Amino acid sequence: MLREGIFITGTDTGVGKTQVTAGLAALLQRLGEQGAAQREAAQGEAAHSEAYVRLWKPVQSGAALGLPTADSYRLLHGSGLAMREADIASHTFAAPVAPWLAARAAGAPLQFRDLVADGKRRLQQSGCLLVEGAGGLLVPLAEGKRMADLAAELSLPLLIIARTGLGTVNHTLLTVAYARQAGLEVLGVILNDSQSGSFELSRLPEAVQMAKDNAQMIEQFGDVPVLGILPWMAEDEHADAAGWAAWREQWTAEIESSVHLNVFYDLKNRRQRQ
Ligand SMILES: Nc1ncnc2c1ncn2[C@@H]1O[C@H](COP(=O)(O)OP(=O)(O)OP(=O)(O)O)[C@@H](O)[C@H]1O
Ligand SMILES: C[C@H](N)[C@H](N)CCCCCC(=O)O
Ligand SMILES: [Mg+2]
Repeated sequence: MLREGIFITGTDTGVGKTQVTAGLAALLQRLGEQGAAQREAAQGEAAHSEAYVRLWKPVQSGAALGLPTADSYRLLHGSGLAMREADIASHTFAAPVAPWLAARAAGAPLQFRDLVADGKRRLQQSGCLLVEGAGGLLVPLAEGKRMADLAAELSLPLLIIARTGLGTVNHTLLTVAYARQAGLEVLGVILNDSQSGSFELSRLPEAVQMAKDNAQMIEQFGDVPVLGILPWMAEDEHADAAGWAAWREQWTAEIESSVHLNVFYDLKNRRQRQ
């Protein structure tokens, strides 16, 4: 049984929360469908489609719905989920700055209670809600509230997306330390190469070794699991539906082969693993 929800944060903005979340959503949905099809075949029943995963981007800034560069657009097309883009993002602001500032610039300051109510309503629906924050854990969100406060209020465990290269150990351990001090559960870290610029550079021996060394230090000095290391695999913002489907095929195969997915399942339930 997939967890009820997971809050995806990062060590910074631009580390790959959207790209990794979209790929995870696509993969977890597919695994859910495959599991259901196998169970229904065994029981001689026709397979029925179900939303095993849903996406929520509470606030996106530096974006507009429908723009291929918007997180909501990339989450929708990168995941292939049967959702509407407008249902993925609750608040969209043009200014490419922290949500608190972008919302004020738009004359529409964010109301924390409304964000919490929105999240609780979404968590009532079936499936695992993957919530993408904006930037890192301490990004200003609403008056006196930061992204971490929303995760805490919704009692969601964290998945941390971090860079693979030099500097990521400190950034990741700072994020883990703050999360735990704030009483948040950290499920693990995914190191994601959002910087190499090409698959070849991403797979150079020195880059691969650096990522592995950083993963080892994060695990050893942070007492936190690194669930996987993902290489450079660029999206194409001009892709059509077929292009997105092809990218999704490659990216979910990479995630399935590189990332431990056990933390996404709530084994306490011991219910049928979807
Ligand atoms: N593994 C990767 N391979 C290639 N490009 C990547 C990878 N991960 C991220 N990118 C690219 O890096 C840029 C930043 O990634 P992304 O938008 O997912 O970051 P983010 O953490 O969601 O940022 P924000 O804080 O704005 O939400 C995007 O252009 C994205 O396509
Ligand atoms: C505009 C960007 N893409 C994100 N949506 C917002 C990032 C806010 C970062 C704030 C900060 O940590 O300085
Ligand atoms: Mg994003």
